[in-house]
Amino acid sequence: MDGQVEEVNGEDLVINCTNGKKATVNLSTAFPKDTESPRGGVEDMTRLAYLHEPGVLQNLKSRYALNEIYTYTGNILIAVNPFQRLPHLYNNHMMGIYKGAEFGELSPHPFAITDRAYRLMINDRISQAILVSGESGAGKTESTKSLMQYLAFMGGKAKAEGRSVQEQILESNPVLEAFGNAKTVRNNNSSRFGKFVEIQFDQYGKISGAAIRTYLLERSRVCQISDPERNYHCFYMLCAAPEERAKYKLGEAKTFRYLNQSNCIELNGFDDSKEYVETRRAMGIVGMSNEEQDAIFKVVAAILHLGNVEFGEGKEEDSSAPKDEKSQFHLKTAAELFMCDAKGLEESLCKRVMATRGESITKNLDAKGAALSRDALSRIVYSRLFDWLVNKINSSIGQDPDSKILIGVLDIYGFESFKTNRCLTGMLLHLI
Ligand SMILES: Nc1ncnc2c1ncn2[C@@H]1O[C@H](COP(=O)(O)OP(=O)(O)OP(=O)(O)O)[C@@H](O)[C@H]1O
Repeated sequence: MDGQVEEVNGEDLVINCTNGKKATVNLSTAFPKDTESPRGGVEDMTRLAYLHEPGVLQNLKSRYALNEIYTYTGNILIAVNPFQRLPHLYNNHMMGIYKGAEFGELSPHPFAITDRAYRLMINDRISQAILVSGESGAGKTESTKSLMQYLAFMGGKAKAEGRSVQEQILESNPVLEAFGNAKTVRNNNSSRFGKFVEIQFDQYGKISGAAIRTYLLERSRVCQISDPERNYHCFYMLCAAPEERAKYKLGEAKTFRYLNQSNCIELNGFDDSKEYVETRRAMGIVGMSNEEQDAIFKVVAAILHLGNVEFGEGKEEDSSAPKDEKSQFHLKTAAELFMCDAKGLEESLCKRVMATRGESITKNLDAKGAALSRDALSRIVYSRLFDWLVNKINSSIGQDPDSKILIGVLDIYGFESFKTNRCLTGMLLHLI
């Protein structure tokens, strides 16, 4: 609440608010305002006479009203999510303007932060790191993309043969997003993993290699989602691709238990079948052959089938078996896609083998236990698939063993506050 003090009654202040209302507040909850600060706010908040929370928020709000989404506090860039595309801010012309400009000379921008990191790295020969942090949906991933875009612009080499390193780094985004992003309550494209990208440079300041490290993929999402969230995008993309549906014996997304626990199947403004084609294109750019791409989607389809296997009572006491014909079909199809023996897969889900010293004991699992094994298998397979994808991207981009300088960008996934913690990964992440 913004206003002017009209009267002081002991500890209470009577405020004439700018919205025309009058309010009485306690002295301890009132903060002084710099009446001389410009109406449109200041570009660098260290220039504010009072650097308290209401002052900071007021400044960001005034700038946001003028479509100025970036503000500095010294060396730190604060980004306020515009929730609309602002392409004029991120084009080649803008990158050219920021190239080599003195920090603080131009309007606050991720390009200015990156330019500074790049110059420090080149001039002082010291590696730099940029940390992107904020709550879920704040715009970390979008900011990280513009940082990368600028680094590719500054350090990109002319294309020799095949795809350049910078192209591969930029194209790794849609691949990782397809397999590691999902719609959450707060963000339609929320990264459910942490990412640290190391961009390596040669002595001439050109990109010579890169490595992507990912952390703590939210595995629980593979088997458990709640309204109005979605599972990882790749599942819906595959179900929306007509040819693949026939190839992998898939049906509509809503027929799979791992997807239909939530009523949200389609996303506004997100065409899953188009995204599938885009993802395959990006996978090609980051060095995955057609056979590898098919194998990856085979695993995705197998997980969907596995999720539809239900268990009932088996022939022996406390044992279990696929519940009906439908479950038998999904189990058989999952085994085909995993390229393993269907009976072996069934046994591994319906029985537990305990290794003791010198011998192993096989114990039957009841239907509930078998369902837990099924979900555990789906989670582990999916997270291994994700790790495989990251390794593949890394080996295809390649690291430069001779590089002495690099810029690291850490995009660690955002905080969410729920009444109950929904998964162990989320809780651990907040503890870090
Ligand atoms: N600079 C921007 N320009 C345009 N849109 C933006 C910008 N920043 C964020 N957005 C919008 O906000 C959405 C959420 O942003 P983003 O995915 O970057 O958030 P995040 O902080 O990475 O969230 P999470 O931690 O959940 O992954 C984007 O999908 C995009 O629609």
